[in-house]
Amino acid sequence: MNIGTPLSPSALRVMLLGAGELGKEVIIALQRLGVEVIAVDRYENAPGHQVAHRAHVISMTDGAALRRLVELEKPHLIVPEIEAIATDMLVAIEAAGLAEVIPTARAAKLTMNREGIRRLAAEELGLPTSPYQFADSLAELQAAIDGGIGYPCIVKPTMSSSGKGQSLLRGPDDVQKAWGYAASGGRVNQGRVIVEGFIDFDYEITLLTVRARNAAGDVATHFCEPIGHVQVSGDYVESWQPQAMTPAALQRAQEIAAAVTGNLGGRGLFGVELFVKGDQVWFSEVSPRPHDTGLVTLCSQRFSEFELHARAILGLPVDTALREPGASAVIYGGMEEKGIAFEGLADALAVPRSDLRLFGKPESFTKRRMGVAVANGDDTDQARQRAKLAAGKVRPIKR
Ligand SMILES: Nc1ncnc2c1ncn2[C@@H]1O[C@H](COP(=O)(O)OP(=O)(O)OP(=O)(O)O)[C@@H](O)[C@H]1O
Ligand SMILES: NCC(=O)N[C@@H]1O[C@H](COP(=O)([O-])[O-])[C@@H](O)[C@H]1O
Ligand SMILES: [Mg+2]
Repeated sequence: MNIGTPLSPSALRVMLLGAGELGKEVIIALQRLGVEVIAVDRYENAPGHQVAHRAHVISMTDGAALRRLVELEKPHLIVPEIEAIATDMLVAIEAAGLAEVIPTARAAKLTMNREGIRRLAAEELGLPTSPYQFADSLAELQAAIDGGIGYPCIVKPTMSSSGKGQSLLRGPDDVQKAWGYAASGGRVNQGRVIVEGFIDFDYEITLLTVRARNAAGDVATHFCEPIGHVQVSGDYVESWQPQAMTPAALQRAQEIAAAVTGNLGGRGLFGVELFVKGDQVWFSEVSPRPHDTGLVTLCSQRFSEFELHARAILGLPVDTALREPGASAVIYGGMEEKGIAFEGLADALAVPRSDLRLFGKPESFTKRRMGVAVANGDDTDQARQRAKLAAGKVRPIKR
């Protein structure tokens, strides 16, 4: 793939659909390689809008609006950054040869909906997952739980991410509330939920997996070191790399990741989410794009997950080597307010081997991720302590 000069007829144009904190870093990586970048999101002044060549605000679930924008901007590559996109239109755009969708339009479509990816992984590929059922009503949900899923279990909207609309159910008293929360919490309200049996794992990982062209021009699969993380209410609050694993568990994790990403195909970086207990590994879900827990790679790898995604989609070689142990800790907004400010940055950055990203989101919500602290250490314990310490020193305030 030739990279020309941005803003000239020779430009290689890439359109990001979604321009949050993850897209912002991908855009910066692409621009460093001389790519012309168009950032699209559902609201004005999204993080990625602020660093792209051009910015657009559209409803990305509106297929007609999406097609109009693609016809206007004529991107060579379309890079989905969130799940909630009119993915049937991406399939049509790819089929019409208007642009190449990363990693493939089919991957974006299957992973937009938990049902698509779960049925592919469990029923087609035969990979181990939690027991699960889908339900379209409170009565169906109750029947699925009584019919075998049991308690504890987890209910999630089929279309949601970052834990939105997700609940842990400990007994029959929790079912009605979980149904109501799922119906209101999905990013695209579809009224369908998945109920999953609870997996009592020892730890969970994200296995960043890259499909990139090798010297012979074929696509090969590369794995990063596993990333361990802690989730609260389905949203990540802390991650670290490398997560120690037994050789058998690591091998199983890589086999599962290779099977899923190999089926989804295309080029790019994927975040494969896995649960681990002893040597046993379960597939949970996969992002066909950089993963929030992978923010740690900004400090732990030679090339971050964002740089790896940029290289892979451009058809360039990748290097997934770990540089040194690292960790990340999330900074939440803590309030409902527009145009907030941050205090304590000097204290945060005085923590040894630490760094910060403040995403620049125009509006804060109590549980909206507004920034992240990363830090290195002699080991992941020290890195985690430093990242948490630095994140805790950053105080969002009303301006
Ligand atoms: N079946 C399960 N058993 C045990 N824990 C689970 C199960 N499903 C989800 N979890 C916990 O909830 C977290 C979030 O679940 P999941 O990844 O499905 O949600 P999500 O909304 O897609 O989140 P994200 O977009 O951040 O990946 C998991 O990382 C895990 O900690
Ligand atoms: N788990 C998926 C994830 O972390 N996605 C990241 O969050 C942004 C949306 O944030 P917002 O909800 O604060 O607008 C997305 O654009 C992406 O960068
Ligand atoms: Mg997840």
